[in-house]
Amino acid sequence: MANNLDDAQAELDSVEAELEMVEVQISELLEKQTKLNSRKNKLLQILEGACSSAQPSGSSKLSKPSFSKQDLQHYEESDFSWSKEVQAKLCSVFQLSKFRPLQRAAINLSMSGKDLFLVMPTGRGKSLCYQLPALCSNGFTLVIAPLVSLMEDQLMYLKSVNVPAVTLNASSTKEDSKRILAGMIDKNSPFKLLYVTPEKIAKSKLLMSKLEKAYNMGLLARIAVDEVHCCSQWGHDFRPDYKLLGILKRQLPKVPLVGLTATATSNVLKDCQKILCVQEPVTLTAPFNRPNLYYEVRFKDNEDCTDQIAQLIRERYKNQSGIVYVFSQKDAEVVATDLQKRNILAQPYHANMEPSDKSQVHQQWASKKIQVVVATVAFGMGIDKADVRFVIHHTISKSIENYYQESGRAGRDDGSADCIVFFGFGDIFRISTMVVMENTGQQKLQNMVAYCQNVDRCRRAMMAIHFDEVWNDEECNQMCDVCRHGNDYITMDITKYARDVVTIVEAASSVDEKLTPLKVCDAWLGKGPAKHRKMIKVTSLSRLEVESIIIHLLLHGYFSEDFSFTPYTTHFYLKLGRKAALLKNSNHSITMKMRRRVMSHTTVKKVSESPVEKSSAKVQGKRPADDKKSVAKKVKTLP
Ligand SMILES: Nc1ncnc2c1ncn2[C@H]1C[C@H](O)[C@@H](COP(=O)(O)OP(=O)(O)OP(=O)(O)O)O1
Repeated sequence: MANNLDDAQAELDSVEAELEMVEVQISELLEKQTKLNSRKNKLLQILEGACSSAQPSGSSKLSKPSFSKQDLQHYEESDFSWSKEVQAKLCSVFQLSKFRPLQRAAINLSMSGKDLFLVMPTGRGKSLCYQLPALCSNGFTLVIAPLVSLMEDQLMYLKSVNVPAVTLNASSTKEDSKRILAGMIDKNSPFKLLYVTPEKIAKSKLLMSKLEKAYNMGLLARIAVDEVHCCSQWGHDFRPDYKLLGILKRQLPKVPLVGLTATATSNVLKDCQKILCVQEPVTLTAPFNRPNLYYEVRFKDNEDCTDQIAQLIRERYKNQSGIVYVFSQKDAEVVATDLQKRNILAQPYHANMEPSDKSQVHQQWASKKIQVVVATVAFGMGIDKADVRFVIHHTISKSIENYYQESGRAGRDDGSADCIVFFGFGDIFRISTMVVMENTGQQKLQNMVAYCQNVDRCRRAMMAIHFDEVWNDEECNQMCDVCRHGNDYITMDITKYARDVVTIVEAASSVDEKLTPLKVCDAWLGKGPAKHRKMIKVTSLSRLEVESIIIHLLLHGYFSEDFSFTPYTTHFYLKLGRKAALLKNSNHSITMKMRRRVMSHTTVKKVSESPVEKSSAKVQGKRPADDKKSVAKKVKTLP
């Protein structure tokens, strides 16, 4: 009887464990189903309203676009009543011979009084889409821009082409403010563009009342909201004052509004539409692809990659301008000094510098007195240097949106340029703790990490999926490392390794100890405190292999983040993720694709080989069995 009960209890435990696994799998599949359905709807929507060069949509009706391919063609024409003037001013004022894709349609839509969201890659010429209509309309155009420095750059440029433009911001003098406020309701319109910060709209009642007066007099031609994604908390640069801009459409309902951004997913745009109280905007999305940019990811094989960066700058980019993006102000100083020591003309740039120092660095770089700016994200909006030949990320960006925008500062002149990101294990967790309070910070960072960890998908395809675009890998034209070095990866069975490393975290947690990812690595590699070595199997994998496997397990839910907050800092520890329990099932297996360069002395079991691997294994005389042997031989078990 006792035996029967024991058996029943054992079976119950096992059934319960299996049920738990089934639940994890169901929730995974449901999550996947939601993602696939959303992608399917997006693809159907694109196919319905598709046209080759652009994807216009009436963003309020997702399933049936109210703005069709024919509508777009109509707005691409040049027989509107304003077309001659627009064309003449394009040449005479802006000194440009022809429009870039979607500029003409955007201008015609705006001149027709439509509300418009314009999503166009960084550096493709969004500003022209409101500056040219401003010149061809009565009255003035109100431009909301997030940074004073950005407005000043625009004003400097507009002054150089003799377009009267002014700005009202916190540092405007009383006299200037008075003159500008009077100018707004002057029928002779002394200026065609008025740049203000969103704070000014939120805080200055006087400005709002003058805007209403100008509106009633028919002198407010249109409103342009630059970097419109800043409205949305889901966007990558949320600014609280942008959230209050709905007042403009509420008080001035008939003024056409144009919202401009380089990067916004359809959800972010929907959010912006709601916040700005825009009823039925037309959304024009220029293809996100920048064919002249080469995208590459390199592994940091130790935490410092400055030597590699210096070598690239001295050799491949000799005498060419570029940007090196870093994580922090301190990194900007340190990396700039390190590059200087290697005879490279580099200067740091970050938010904590005096404005005059910042503008000096910018000027020196623009005039080629220095070759490289080593910058934090503070060096960004408003940077309009055409011949940037490289953008190197010393540390990964915190999201794909950020990466796209930062790397997009390369090659604005349409000449070829490189965008290289150095992918380091420790950096992931530094950034993770930085974005811990951001709404979707972890998810966005994971997307960026997945972009870097990816070895088999065209990098442009990954960006396209992220930005809800349809992409044909062949269009990459070998302008990313994956397409250029195709199939440079091996599919590995890492189940055994996953079990080993999960056991380390489990064992630590059973004695109430939390481990940082670095400590997990060290413990697994047999480094660090002796007590760790006692409770685990030390691996003979290389550090890069160990790091790649831990990242893979984190991205796929076998590990998850465990943050711990102190008054001064946030710590990142690894804990078991929702899928860790699956590893208890002997039938469960995990495979992972790894770059051959990471697998320098492969010890992990291969599941399949890419064509490149097959041929190179032959050349090197390697046999698959060698790997199995080495696995068996190299995994040590400590007493
Ligand atoms: N039709 C055109 N032909 C040639 N050059 C153009 C054209 N339109 C704009 N440009 C140039 C002017 C600028 O030097 C450069 C970038 O324009 P700009 O309006 O600053 O880009 P943007 O606003 O899309 O970039 P960002 O997202 O960085 O703000 O392109």
